[in-house]
Amino acid sequence: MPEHLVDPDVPRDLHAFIAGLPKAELHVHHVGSASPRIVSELAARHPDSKVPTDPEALVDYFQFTDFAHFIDVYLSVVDLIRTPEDVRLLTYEVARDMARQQVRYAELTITPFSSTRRGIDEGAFMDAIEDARKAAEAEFGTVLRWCFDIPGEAGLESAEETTRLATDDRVRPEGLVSFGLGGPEIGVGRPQFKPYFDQAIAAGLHSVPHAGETTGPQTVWDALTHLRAERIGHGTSSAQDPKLLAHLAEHRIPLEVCPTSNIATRAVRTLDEHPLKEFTRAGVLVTINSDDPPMFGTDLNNEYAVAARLLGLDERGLAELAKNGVDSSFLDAPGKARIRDEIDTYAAAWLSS
Ligand SMILES: O=C(O)c1cccc(C(=O)CC[C@H]2O[C@@H](n3cnc4c(=O)[nH]cnc43)[C@H](O)[C@@H]2O)c1
Ligand SMILES: [Zn+2]
Repeated sequence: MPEHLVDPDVPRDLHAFIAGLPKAELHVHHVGSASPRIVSELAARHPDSKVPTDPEALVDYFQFTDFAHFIDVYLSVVDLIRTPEDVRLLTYEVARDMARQQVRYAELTITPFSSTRRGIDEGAFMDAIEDARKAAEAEFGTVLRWCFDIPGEAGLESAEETTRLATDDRVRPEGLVSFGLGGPEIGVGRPQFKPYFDQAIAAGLHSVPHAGETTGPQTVWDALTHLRAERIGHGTSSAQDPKLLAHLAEHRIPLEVCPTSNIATRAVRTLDEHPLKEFTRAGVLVTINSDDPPMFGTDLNNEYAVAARLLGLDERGLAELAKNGVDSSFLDAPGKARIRDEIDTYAAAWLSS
């Protein structure tokens, strides 16, 4: 584990337990998962880009003044992905990084509109991600599934195009399971996307929009009411509305919590002010995720360590948290049972040693 990710307030032993714990990740972005090595390699290939080629300089480049700045930087990295081979390499390497962290299953959020509008052929794009998905499963044992998200700020044209790519049987990839909505929330109301979510849901996809990351609890209500959200991306501001927390708990709607992301984009001031504990106290089902790990200087293991500290969890608590991720996923029942068993076996062996 990188030394800068060893939280001194979490015992070394617990870090080691987390490192070996089988996990599912439900909220992680494709381009946002590119390792510094891949980003610098792509930046070197495209010298017209403002993205640094030196991995150490990337650490500074990935310091964000606010959410809008984060999206600017994010899109500068999107600009580096220009060919289907870039897409394949990125996807395959992301899966390798996941496998190293014992991620058994991940739903990776991909924004196909951003790639097709930059000139990548849609069929070649789908082939590239599918090829990487199959190779990753065969070689690393990590099962990948896709969430296609609408980049809301890019307008309804992006919603139209994402919906087509997600629902047209001639293009939609086999690994697609869900439909999302990402990017800035301010000025990008959720209700306008209802017709697109209706189509995606009718085509068998699950609804997983971002909501309440950078705006208040009303956005989460809108995602539930208009977009029929089955899970909420972030949902951070839900903590401001006790009725919403009660609703999420009663209807078992999981929150995809990404603590370090919220600090990096300055959506939350400090980790100690993060509402994760309020969610669990209210009985809300929480899952722990990394969002855009290298951009936020984190990884999934570190997010579990952060959660252990904020929630005061021991090994048993962490195993339960990992099972929340599995239970909240769109994996089939035998697949869920298999990873749950693996978690139980791992925790029992650890605790008896
Ligand atoms: O691709 C374009 O040309 C484009 C034009 C206008 C706006 C956009 C976007 O807003 C893209 C946003 C992009 O950000 C991704 N993302 C990654 N992490 C997060 C997050 O924590 N919260 C929200 N969005 C996030 C998202 O998947 C979109 O791809 C694009
Ligand atoms: Zn996200």
